[in-house]
Amino acid sequence: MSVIELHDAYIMQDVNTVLQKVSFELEKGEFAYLVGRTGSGKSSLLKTLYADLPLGAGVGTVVGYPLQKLSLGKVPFLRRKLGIIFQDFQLLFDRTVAENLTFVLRATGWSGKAKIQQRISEVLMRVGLANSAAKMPHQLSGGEQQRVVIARALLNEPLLLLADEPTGNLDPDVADSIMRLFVEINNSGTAVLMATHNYQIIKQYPKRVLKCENGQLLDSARASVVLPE
Ligand SMILES: Nc1ncnc2c1ncn2[C@@H]1O[C@H](COP(=O)(O)OP(=O)(O)OP(=O)(O)O)[C@@H](O)[C@H]1O
Repeated sequence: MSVIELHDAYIMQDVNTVLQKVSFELEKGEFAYLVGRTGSGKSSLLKTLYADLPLGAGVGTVVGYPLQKLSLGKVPFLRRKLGIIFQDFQLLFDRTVAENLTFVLRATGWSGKAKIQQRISEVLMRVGLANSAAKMPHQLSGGEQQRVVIARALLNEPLLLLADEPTGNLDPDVADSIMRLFVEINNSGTAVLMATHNYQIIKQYPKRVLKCENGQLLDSARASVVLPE
């Protein structure tokens, strides 16, 4: 089963085509990096996949939802099946870690205090922050905050994680531990598509690479993709 299926898709910013004729599939449980120079279209592609940008042309399905005929009302249902880790989806700094997570659970239909607390303990344990529920985000390091963002993305057991530069702004050691967390999550069956400029990480954890270049998407599963040193 594929969690992403694009066929001759056009990725648009307003009337401008950013990527044309994009065709690829990501299977359940697969991991792929998304690379390319600044402005090459990585974020635009990810935004199209979580229905923040409309599909220009072609066909696309994400976790079973057809993008080309997705009504606005269906968007929250698509997003509930996704974990989104984006630099502009930040934590709420005036609430504790647990309150940040509760906020998302309630917004996605959860009720019952005990159930909510249980789920929060589970995801925090998963990202190695079992003792941080009562902390405020500013009491955590950058790497720990990123772990909370990942915990938040895992709340609804997504089939697919979409991550935009999750190791940006982090020290190499911290970036490495975040990457190991992604690998662990991926090994337990969640597909991951991760946009990154961090070629060190790609070298260390080699996986399929999709590259935005000259308005097209190259795929290491079909042809060799050259990465800068
Ligand atoms: N909100 C927007 N409105 C109009 N054009 C945009 C918008 N965001 C991005 N673009 C344009 O779309 C193209 C692709 O940008 P995009 O952000 O997808 O690239 P990127 O590969 O993610 O870059 P970066 O690595 O810097 O994040 C660029 O030409 C950019 O100028």
